[in-house]
Amino acid sequence: MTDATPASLAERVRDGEIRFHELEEHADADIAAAARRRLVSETADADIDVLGEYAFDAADAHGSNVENMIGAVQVPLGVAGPVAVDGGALDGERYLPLATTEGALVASINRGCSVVNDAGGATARVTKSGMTRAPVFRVADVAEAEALVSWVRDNEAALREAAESTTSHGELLDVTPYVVGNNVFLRFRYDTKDAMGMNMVTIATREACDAIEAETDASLVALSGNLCSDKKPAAINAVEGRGRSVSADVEIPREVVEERLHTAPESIAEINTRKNLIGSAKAGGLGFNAHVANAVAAMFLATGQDEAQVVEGANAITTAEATPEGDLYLSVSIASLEVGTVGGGTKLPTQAAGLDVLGVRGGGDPAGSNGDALAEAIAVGALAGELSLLAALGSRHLSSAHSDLGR
Ligand SMILES: CC(C)(COP(=O)([O-])OP(=O)([O-])OC[C@H]1O[C@@H](n2cnc3c(N)ncnc32)[C@H](O)[C@@H]1OP(=O)([O-])[O-])[C@@H](O)C(=O)NCCC(=O)NCCSC(=O)C[C@@](C)(O)CC(=O)[O-]
Ligand SMILES: NC(=O)C1=CN([C@@H]2O[C@H](COP(=O)(O)OP(=O)(O)OC[C@H]3O[C@@H](n4cnc5c(N)ncnc54)[C@H](OP(=O)(O)O)[C@@H]3O)[C@@H](O)[C@H]2O)C=CC1
Repeated sequence: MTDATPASLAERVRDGEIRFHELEEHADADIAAAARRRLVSETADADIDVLGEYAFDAADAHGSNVENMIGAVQVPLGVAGPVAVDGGALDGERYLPLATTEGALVASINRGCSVVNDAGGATARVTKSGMTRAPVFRVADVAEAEALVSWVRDNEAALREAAESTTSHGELLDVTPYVVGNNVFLRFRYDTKDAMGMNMVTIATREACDAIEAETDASLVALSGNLCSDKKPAAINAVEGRGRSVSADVEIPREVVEERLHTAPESIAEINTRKNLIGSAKAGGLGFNAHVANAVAAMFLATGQDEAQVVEGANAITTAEATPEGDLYLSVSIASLEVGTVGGGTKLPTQAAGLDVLGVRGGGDPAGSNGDALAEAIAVGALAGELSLLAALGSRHLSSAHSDLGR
């Protein structure tokens, strides 16, 4: 682009000649990042050169994944498995990629996968799908609120046409109104196929809002009214779902539980009831599970998902029962798992490689099948993690595992 060097660019920023966040207009993205590293390093009075060791072209990330880039953070990547999955979209044996810094986590999920295999594999299904955006409108009073709700019910086809004019993949599934005095929230829900879909549905909903403002007396206050609900703990996602609702289960013979996990089905079932159900209820929690967030976060990082959405991904219920035959039935149901195999961070090379480990990179055939397969893989990882941790609590191995592997 130019013959600018990190040193010369940094100098021009110091002189007030160019702005810190506009360096890419004066040099290629890697040089710009190096110039920023110099400036940050001076202010911090620290050697941060290690942040410049990254495996992608800065130009691929700048503008669509990050601003003010100075480098990259590396997170160790492990794998658990391969684990056998009988899914609606994912079938066969897969290694699960897990990016984490928590020692013992991969070992635990790996143990869970190995025991799931001994039991013949896990079953997984996506049972509901739909990404939401819920704008908030101001109306005069509750009479006008009711009029808006009626208008929306009568004009869903027009809203669909407006919204879908912005995307070739997204489909508007429904619009659910919620009235609070002179506030009307409209929760738009879309099939976003293989995309996680937040950009897609935000753009599409904006178009629908324009149609509503043109045809009614309502005024748009905010395109996101928090009833969506994105990146915040919220019961609506736990109840209604958001992104994919996905479940996985396994039935494990008693002797496998005893030999491989050093505990008994009844013990795991009791711990699940007293800890995951009663303990979480008493705590006022939304997550009735032990550590589903661990598998979700590690697989989100490994596959280029939006890490802030681990909040919703932790809306999961684990159930465990000793069957009449004395075996263990275990399930995990994640209500709101927001995942994609196209868009967002999925295109960065190391994250795309994470998707390749699972065989779900890019658009699926049919569209949406790769997104479903990724959700099923994460649900099976969560199931394996729940199994291993509940067993470690049953055999009283949690603290020794973490002193051996985690410090
Ligand atoms: C650590 C284990 C697995 C040992 O478990 P073990 O049964 O003593 O280990 P083992 O040596 O007999 O090996 C059994 C299997 O574990 C796996 N395994 C064993 N070691 C490794 C290793 N180094 N690397 C990879 N895989 C390993 C491997 O699959 C192996 O089978 P194999 O392949 O040998 O046939 C077990 O004690 C365990 O899983 N503990 C639970 C740890 C755990 O789940 N931690 C999760 C994080 S805790 C947290 O973040 C949340 C929390 C706890 O606060 C939430 C809450 O409130 O509940
Ligand atoms: N805007 C916001 O409010 C928020 C944004 N985000 C960010 O949004 C990003 C994710 O948004 P998202 O819309 O998923 O990604 P992108 O904005 O990257 O868009 C993905 C696009 O890929 C196209 N596409 C190609 N093949 C497929 C396929 N098989 N299935 C579905 N779409 C396909 C679609 O284009 P087309 O629509 O033309 O068909 C789709 O809109 C992340 O970076 C996330 O961090 C997160 C939270 C909020």
